[in-house]
Amino acid sequence: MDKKIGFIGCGNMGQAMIGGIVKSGLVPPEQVYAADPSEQNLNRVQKEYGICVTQDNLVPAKKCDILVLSVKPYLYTDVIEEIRDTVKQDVVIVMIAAGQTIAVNEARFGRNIKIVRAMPNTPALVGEGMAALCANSYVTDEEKNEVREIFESFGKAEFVAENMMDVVAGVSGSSPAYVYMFIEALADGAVLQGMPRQQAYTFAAQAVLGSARMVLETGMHPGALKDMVCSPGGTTIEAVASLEQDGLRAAVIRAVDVCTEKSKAMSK
Ligand SMILES: NC(=O)C1=CN([C@@H]2O[C@H](COP(=O)(O)OP(=O)(O)OC[C@H]3O[C@@H](n4cnc5c(N)ncnc54)[C@H](O)[C@@H]3O)[C@@H](O)[C@H]2O)C=CC1
Ligand SMILES: O=C(O)[C@@H]1CCC=N1
Repeated sequence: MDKKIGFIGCGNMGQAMIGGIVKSGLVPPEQVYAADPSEQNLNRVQKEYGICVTQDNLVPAKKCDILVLSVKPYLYTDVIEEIRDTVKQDVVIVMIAAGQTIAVNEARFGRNIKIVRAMPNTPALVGEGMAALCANSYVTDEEKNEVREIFESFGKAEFVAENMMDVVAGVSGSSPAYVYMFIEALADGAVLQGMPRQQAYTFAAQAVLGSARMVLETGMHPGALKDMVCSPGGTTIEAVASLEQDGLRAAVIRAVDVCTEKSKAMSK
C-alpha cells in the first residue's frame, strides 16, 4: 500500500497494530509513524520495527494519509484540538477508542473530515486480531478498503453498524482479558495437580487456540463441539457439570453485558 500510516499514541494497542502492520509487510517501516510522549515506548517500537518515531504529534499529523488516534478516550478532545489544523485535507482518521462516536469527533474537527471508527484487540500483535469498523459518509469505498486492509494485515476485520461498536468492545475488544483469565485459571488447576507452571501455560493456551480454530474452521456449533469431547460417564462431563454449577456461562454473559454497558456509558 502506498500510504503513510501514523499513530498518535503508542501504548498497548498502538504497538500491537504497528507490530502487526510491519510484520505483515503491508507497508515498509519507513511509511509508519508513531508519536508519543513516552520515550520508552518510542524506543521500543523504533528498535523492534524500524518505524519513524517522534514526541511531536504534529509530525504524523502533517505527513500521514491515514492517522490512527490510539490514545485513551479522555485525550481525544486535546489531541484533536492539537492536530486538526495540521492534518492533510484528505486524511482518513481512524479512531480506536472505546466509547468515542463518529458524530462527537466530527464536531471536534469542525469540518467534513473522513472518520473510520474501529474497535480492534491486542492479538493484532501476533496476526490474530479481530476488529470491527464503521465509517462516515466522507470516506470513499476505496478508502474503506484500504483501512480494512490495514486491519486485515493483522487479523480479521468486518464493517458493522456504528450501534454495534459497544457490544464489539464486550465480545472481542476486551475479551482477550477474560480469555487470559481463563487460561491462567486452567493452568492454576494443572499446577494444583502437580504440572510445572510453564508447561501448564503451554497446554492451557494451546487447548484454547485449538478450540477457537475448531469453531472457526469447522463451522460447527460450539455446543456440538463440546458434546464431541464429552464421553458418556467420562472425565469431561464431570468438569462440564462442575462449571455449570459454578456459573461459568452466566459469569461470561454478564461480563460481556457490563462491558458493553460501560462502553455505551462512555459514549454519553
Ligand atoms: N488495549 C486494548 O486492548 C485496546 C485498546 N483500545 C483503545 O486504544 C486506546 C489506547 O489504549 P491502550 O493502548 O491500551 O492505552 P496505553 O495507555 O497503553 O497507550 C496510550 C499511549 O498514549 C500515550 N499518550 C498519552 N498522552 C498522549 C498525547 N497527548 N499524545 C500522544 N500520545 C499520548 C501514552 O504515553 C501511551 O503510550 C484507548 O482509547 C482504548 O480504548 C481499543 C481496543 C483494545
Ligand atoms: O479497556 C478498555 O477500555 C479498552 C477498550 C477495549 C479494550 N480495552
